[in-house]
Amino acid sequence: MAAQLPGTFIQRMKELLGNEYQQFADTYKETPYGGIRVNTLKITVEALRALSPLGLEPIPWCPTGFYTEEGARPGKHPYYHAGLYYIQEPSAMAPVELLGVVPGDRVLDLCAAPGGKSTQIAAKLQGAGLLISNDLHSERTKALAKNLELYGVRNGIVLNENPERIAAAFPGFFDKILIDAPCSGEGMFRKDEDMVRQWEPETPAKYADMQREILNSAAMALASGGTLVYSTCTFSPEENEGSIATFLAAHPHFSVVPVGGTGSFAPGFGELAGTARLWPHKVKGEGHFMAVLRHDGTAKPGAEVDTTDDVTLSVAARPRKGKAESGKSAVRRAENGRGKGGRPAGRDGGRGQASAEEAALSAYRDWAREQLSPEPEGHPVLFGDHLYLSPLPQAALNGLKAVRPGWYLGQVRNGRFIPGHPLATALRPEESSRSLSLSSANGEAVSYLKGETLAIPEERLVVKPGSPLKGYVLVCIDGYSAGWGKWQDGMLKNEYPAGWRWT
Ligand SMILES: C[S@@+](CC[C@H](N)C(=O)[O-])C[C@H]1O[C@@H](n2cnc3c(N)ncnc32)[C@H](O)[C@@H]1O
Repeated sequence: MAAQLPGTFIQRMKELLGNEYQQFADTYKETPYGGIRVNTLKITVEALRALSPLGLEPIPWCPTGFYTEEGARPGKHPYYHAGLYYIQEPSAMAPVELLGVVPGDRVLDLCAAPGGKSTQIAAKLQGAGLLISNDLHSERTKALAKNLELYGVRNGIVLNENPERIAAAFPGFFDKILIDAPCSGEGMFRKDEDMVRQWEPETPAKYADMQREILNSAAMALASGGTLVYSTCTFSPEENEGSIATFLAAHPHFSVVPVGGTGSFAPGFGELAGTARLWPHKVKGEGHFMAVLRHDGTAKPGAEVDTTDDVTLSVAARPRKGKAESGKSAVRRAENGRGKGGRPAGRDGGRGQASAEEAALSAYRDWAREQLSPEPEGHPVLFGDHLYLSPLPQAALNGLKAVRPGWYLGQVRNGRFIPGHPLATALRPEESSRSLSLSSANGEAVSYLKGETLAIPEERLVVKPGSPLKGYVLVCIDGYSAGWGKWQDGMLKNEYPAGWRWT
């Protein structure tokens, strides 16, 4: 490590660690560990291990996580572009394992960008339930949205909000909440020297104030009996045990579920020994802190959030009378959101707008009827001419700023539906009328990822009985979806988006 550790930091760590300090200090001479986490939304751990050219050693605290060998470049493999794994620092895989997410849960990831832990939560949900991923900084939500799209998440919503506003819109709503808090980042000094340069003696106190506010909002949004995991990547007790002690004093219905002192997790300091620490001189990973907090199940104040809506989009059935009506009302509600491209109703009181939007939904349904089976289900949300399928009725978002109100399906232009890239990445080949598998071994997958047109004889297409050969093809890499192509007369026109290409 080239950057000099700050003197005050060294002094504080000596006081904290006593005779363990030298062992801790020696870790700064070592190379940080790298890891990948298998995206079980798309592939099983066993299947990835069988396919992967990377030497993979299991990470003890995460059953889907593996250390990568020094010098490995997991981002430079077609499987990365097919969303088969997420590249993640090994210790950063621990907090979600402690959250205990099961399919069907309503989960809030309050400080989510760029999405490492959100993609891990989504894999645990397996498409059932709801994931709201939020980050306060709008620039950072772009990477968050892109990662959720790359990993094929269907039931996610991305917000760019202040946690207080989310708590006000969703009081007592979530079964599980993760706060991967903004922090002084001391645990990342070995990996990210910028963190060293930004650190000042006052930095921990500044973050501690922020963390306490975020914890208070999370307490409001959590359901009675729910679980909250708080994590940081710093060593400072002020931001760790200190933030938790302040929280517990103000929230008597919460207690710590003890995890410190089990397996790889060292105990937290003082009375909060049940919280957990990962120390770089004790495990193969960077420094982390985690606290699992559970609400005792007593009644909590909080208004009901209406998550019921008669409007769900089913693409297989032709829209019945009445079904189309409710589609219109969903669209009107969507207009109350503050999403990109939302247009106000015109002088006709919104009737023209509503019928334009009904036409857009109908264009999607026509396309989907030919292209997709089984039908994806959810609440349709139209922002301008962009169509999403949301796990929540749009009204439930209560005007919160949605970067992605759901799974992006595509755009309707001049009455024609154009499928979006995130629709493809979340599909399995058997859900598409036409699919094609390219090999990662012979260069054709990379040619596709570079945006090249490919010569593909018709025998290579997998076409469902009754579907024409010509049209959109779900392009897969060794059987795992990566994007769209359009096939005609032996040529595959490349639809892989420019901003995602292999460089
Ligand atoms: C440690 S990072 C999160 C990393 C992320 N959980 C992951 O696994 O990829 C903390 C995040 O908190 C965000 N943040 C900072 N202040 C916040 C606040 N008051 N509310 C919500 N997010 C905040 C930052 O923009 C940053 O992206």
